[in-house]
Amino acid sequence: MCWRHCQAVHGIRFSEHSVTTAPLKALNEHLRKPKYLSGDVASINEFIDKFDVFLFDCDGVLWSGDHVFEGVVETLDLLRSRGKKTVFVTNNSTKSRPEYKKKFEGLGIPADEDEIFGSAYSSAIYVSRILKLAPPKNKVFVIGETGIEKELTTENIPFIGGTDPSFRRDITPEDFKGLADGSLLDSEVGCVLAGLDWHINYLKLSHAYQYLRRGAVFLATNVDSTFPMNHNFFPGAGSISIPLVNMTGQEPVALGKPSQAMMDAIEGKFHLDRARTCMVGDRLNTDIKFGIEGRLGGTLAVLTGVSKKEDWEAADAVAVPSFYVDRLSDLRAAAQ
Ligand SMILES: O=C(O)[C@H](O)[C@H](O)COP(=O)(O)O
Ligand SMILES: [Mg+2]
Repeated sequence: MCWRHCQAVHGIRFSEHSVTTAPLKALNEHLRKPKYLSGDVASINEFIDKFDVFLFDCDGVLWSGDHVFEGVVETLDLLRSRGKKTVFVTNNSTKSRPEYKKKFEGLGIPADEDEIFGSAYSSAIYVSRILKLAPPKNKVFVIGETGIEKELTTENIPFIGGTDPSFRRDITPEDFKGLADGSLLDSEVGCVLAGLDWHINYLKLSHAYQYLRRGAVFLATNVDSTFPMNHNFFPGAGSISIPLVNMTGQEPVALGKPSQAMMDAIEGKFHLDRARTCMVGDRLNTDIKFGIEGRLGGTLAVLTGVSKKEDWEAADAVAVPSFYVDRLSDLRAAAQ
């Protein structure tokens, strides 16, 4: 099965041949001076009119943990009332789409499950439709939470590890022995998929490492170094999987933003016109880079999360947004 089949049959397009070849620096060049929109009603209206689809990052844009930023719901209402399509594109793999739907509901943010596209989902469809693990090595060893497990189950992909409580303990001499001679390993594991894991420990890393040493494919839902939560920062998914990179010298294939495989899948699912699409995010090396490399019509940075203005003003900025606001709800000024 190839990605053309995925596009034709499932409306989902995956491609190794990511869209952009032009070096990001060249793509950034003409964007050195992002347009500041906060308080500028005319520019905000012009900005909104420029796009039909808004891809919204979640952590750091809509909320910080379970705290919804002021005015987010009204801003989404405003955009939807102007016929704009909203899609929620998160690298946070701890929840599946139905679990995210519940979170949105719980926080009073109207959203359809169909509008949610997370890195756990992106990873599961990559494993099932591109990687296509064949028996006897068709199992995934998961480092992560229920989000990954549920999306793998949706794609009928068997897995071990993850939230299995038998991994939530200290390693023992028997573990060292069983992992070293392989007697404790599951011979059907053909892939290690790592995401944000609140219960990471030495035992889990040791299992994952032994599978990678035996040739398992190394995937990551995302490699964000930090996780914005409660207006502070904590270890991100990338900081969970980095010990495996350190031990193997191998970088995982990351399937969340800025991966263009994810962009292609989103384009295929929502049939969006890239030139009329804007990526809204708080992080330069995931959200903004994702939008720029995806050759979207624009990118909007919000200053309520990870990246600061100084980050894109730096000469070696990884990505420069085309627009920015202090907070997402500044777009509401358009309604005045
Ligand atoms: O560590 C992580 O996984 C990320 O910090 C987090 O998930 C980012 O989520 P996003 O901002 O893409 O919604
Ligand atoms: Mg974010």
